[in-house]
Amino acid sequence: MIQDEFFKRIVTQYQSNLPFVAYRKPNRQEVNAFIQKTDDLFFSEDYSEIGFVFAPFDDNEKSVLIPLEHSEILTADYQVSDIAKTSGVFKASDASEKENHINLVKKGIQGIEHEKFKKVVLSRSESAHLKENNPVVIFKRLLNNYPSAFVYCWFHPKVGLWLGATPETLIKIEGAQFSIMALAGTQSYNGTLNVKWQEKEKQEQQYVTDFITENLKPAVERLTVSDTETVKAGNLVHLKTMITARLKSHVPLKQVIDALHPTPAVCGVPKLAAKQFILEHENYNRSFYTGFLGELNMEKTARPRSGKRNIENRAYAMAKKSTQLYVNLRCMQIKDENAIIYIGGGITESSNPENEWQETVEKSLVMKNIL
Ligand SMILES: C=C(O[C@@H]1C=C(C(=O)O)C=C[C@H]1O)C(=O)O
Repeated sequence: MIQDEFFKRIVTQYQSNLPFVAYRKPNRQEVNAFIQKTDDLFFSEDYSEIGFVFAPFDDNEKSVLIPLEHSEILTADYQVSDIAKTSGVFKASDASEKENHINLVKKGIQGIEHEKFKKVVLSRSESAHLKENNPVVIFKRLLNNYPSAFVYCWFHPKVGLWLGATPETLIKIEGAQFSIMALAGTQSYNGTLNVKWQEKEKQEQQYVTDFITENLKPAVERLTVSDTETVKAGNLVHLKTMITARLKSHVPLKQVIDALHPTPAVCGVPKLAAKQFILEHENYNRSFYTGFLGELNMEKTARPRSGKRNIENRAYAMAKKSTQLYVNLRCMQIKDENAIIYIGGGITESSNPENEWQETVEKSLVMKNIL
């Protein structure tokens, strides 16, 4: 399909008030979309379904599904286009927003001092008036500006409209082989990846890696952990470690997702105490921010390796299921004429509240810069 037709179909779907998701995977040229045929609201029961899943932060709430069987799939090659930036009008964050966030961070640090948890990720939201409410234009700006992110625009008339450009993979599974990213620690990008990390950042990222490896152990074999490296995400850099393994046979995907989500990259350690603190103290509903989204159990058409003409091998290769889920960060919800931007950061015992505030200001620019 050509690009113009792809976007025309998205616009028609949105104007008809019908559900869709349009997205582009990191470093790919191809844009994809699920166009749901009715406005039914479907949920995933146990992550065994096939489709596109959109899950909230709170794992006690339901995950929305755009099922493959009720959708048309669109694909096009995306060429970067010239889209003027001008729509968003942001007021400078007022003193009370800053004070509230600093007080929240202080409470988090006290929680750590009282040994309720070792790390907690605390967040806030900020709202901006949009001069022009056109999700497809905003989506294109995200595509143009963040080629290495998972970029998406998700809409359901009974749920809402969300857009984002996330640097973080939750889990990628192909057949039995899977990989997970442990991402945390933040600095602004100053033209080089050769940066020095403080102990605080190394520690908060190590918590994520340790949590993932510990929690996965019962479900996997041949687990390997990569070296930790610095990666760029928009105007920021983070610390990243990749964990790869093979899923033991008969382990359902739900068991893996329940063990991981929400990870300490977006919640904390221990998970339950940190989550309870977040739900009690953040004072707003994260909704789908720090949840996850992506393709669920899609069939991957893998070509059999050359030289292998054996039919059985070919059938096996064709049947490979692929799941690619991303953490919903650097995102916003569009409601009426406003964009609500969601931002947060990891708090440890050595956090400085003023710096944590500044980190959320810098993270908010990933969305603000394209509005
Ligand atoms: C919570 C966010 O980001 C997460 C927290 C990070 C940190 O604390 O340094 C870094 C990357 C993400 O895992 C966010 O962007 O809102």
